[in-house]
Amino acid sequence: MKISAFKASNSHMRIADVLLTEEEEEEVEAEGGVGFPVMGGCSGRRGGGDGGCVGIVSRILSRLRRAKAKRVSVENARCTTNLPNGADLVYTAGPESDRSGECRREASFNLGIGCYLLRLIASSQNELDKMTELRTQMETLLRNVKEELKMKDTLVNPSESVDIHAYSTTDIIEGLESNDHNSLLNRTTSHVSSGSSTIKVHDQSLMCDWPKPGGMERLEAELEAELEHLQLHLDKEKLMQYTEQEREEETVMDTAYVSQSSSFGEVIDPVIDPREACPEVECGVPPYELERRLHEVLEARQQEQISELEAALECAKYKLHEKEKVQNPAEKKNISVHVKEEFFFTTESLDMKKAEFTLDSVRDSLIRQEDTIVFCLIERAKYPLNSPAYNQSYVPGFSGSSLVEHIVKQTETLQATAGRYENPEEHAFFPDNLPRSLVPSYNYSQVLHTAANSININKMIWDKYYNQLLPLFVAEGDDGNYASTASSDIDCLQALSRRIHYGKFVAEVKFRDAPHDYEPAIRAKDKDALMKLLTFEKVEEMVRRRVEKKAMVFGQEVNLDNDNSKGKYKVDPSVVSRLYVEWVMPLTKLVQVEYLLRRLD
Ligand SMILES: O=C(O)C(=O)C[C@]1(C(=O)O)C=C[C@@H](O)C=C1
Repeated sequence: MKISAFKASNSHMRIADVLLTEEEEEEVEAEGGVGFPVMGGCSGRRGGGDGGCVGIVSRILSRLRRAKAKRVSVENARCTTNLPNGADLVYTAGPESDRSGECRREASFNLGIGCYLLRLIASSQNELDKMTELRTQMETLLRNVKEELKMKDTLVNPSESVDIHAYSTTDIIEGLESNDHNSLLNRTTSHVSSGSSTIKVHDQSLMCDWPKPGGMERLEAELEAELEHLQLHLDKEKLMQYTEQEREEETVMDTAYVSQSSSFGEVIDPVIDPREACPEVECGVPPYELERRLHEVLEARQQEQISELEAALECAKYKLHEKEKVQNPAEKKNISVHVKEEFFFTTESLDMKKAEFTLDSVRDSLIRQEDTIVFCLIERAKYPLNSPAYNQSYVPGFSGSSLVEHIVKQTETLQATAGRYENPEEHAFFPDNLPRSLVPSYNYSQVLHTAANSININKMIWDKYYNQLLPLFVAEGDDGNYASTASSDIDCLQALSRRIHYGKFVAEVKFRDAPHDYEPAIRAKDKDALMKLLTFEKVEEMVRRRVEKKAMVFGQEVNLDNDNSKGKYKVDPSVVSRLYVEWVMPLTKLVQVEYLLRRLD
């Protein structure tokens, strides 16, 4: 065994410099030197360590001296040396030079063993010093953390968080101060839970006996983890505090919003400085970011409110519409905007279709209705007058009604159940006691003023039709086709009624085009002024000429032989022209005046 094996590379203290005599030193040097690494233990700062280390070295070296003395006195004797491990080394006496060499080797061996032990002791002392130093650092660190936590907890929630953190950190420090390490570990692994402010160290490996191999490193690691948890909790509380702050600010903003704003597009620009909001806490989110997020929240909330109000408005509209239908079941006979027969205005598309609700489009509809009227007259002209159909005593079973009246009433009753009078264009001749529609209702547009429902001049139309118009275009006579005659009469009456009551839509268009022109006359209830405003004589003249021509074209006899049909018409065109000039257009204008008189109600 070579002593040189114990040589340290650097920072070592040579025991020979301290205790060996020159001679002994030379002996040791001759064997290659002796030394051991100094771990800081023997030369440590603590006095106790120095004394113990030096004492051990002295004891070892005294053994070396005793061995040397022995060597001198019994040079040739056989000597036995007890090694520290109890093993006996036996040296056999031989030549002097051999014995001297053996004794040197023995001394060197003992010196080596002593150095080895010294190094172990120094290492142990060094570990102890490290632990002590680490404990001091931990104490300082935890005290700082405790103070910081106390300060933050006071800011955040005095009733909950402070207790939790104070308990935890106090326990840790108390554990450190009392050197009760197991207690410390137990406490640090079972923190108090309270509400949402709960800290838990999940590593149960901390529940170990103290000390263990590598215990200091593990404890250090675990305490670091613990500190991280504490820091995390601190950050979380900061966040919670901030969120609460934000909520409070939002509440303030909402209050301001409700009290100040009646228009939903308005966005209030809050000037909030987060540093002012939480001056004691170092905010992790920059102020501009918080302000931006606050704006986003407010904007989203306002959008939601707008959507809700829009939905509520739609719902209210629908309910209003339904109520109107229930309140006026018998008067639900207003005209729909059947401007062109191809389309109807609906509630949903009214705004979109407004552009089509013009005087031209309404006049187009009137022109198209001329065709229906002319054809109806031609059909009715097939039959003679058939006066028994209009005699109220002709059928006793009809309770005083003529056959025509009876058929018209029965027809309207039947058609009412089919929803005919749900259409505002249709007006019944006997509207009283009509049954309700049995078909699913159609959502007709409500372009007319509600007062339009009260205008129905069918009685006048009936009288003029039977008493003035009919004798003008049908032949005298009786062919017995009373039912067919009555049916043709219904067609004529309904076509004329529709055309005349369409004056409501004509008036509405005219009013919308020039409300300032009509309003004074309406307020003055000046019928003559209104009639003057809505009359277009040139247009009337065109209408007259057109319906006359239509009567000629539609009512002519069509033969393969062109000449035969000349001058022969199924309905006299002049009668049709007269019908329009004397009744249809005047009654249409009458409806317009009646409607305009109610337009501002
Ligand atoms: O076209 C119009 O302006 C209408 O009012 C319709 C009508 C008609 O019944 O045909 C009525 C009055 C006008 O003087 C011209 C025509």
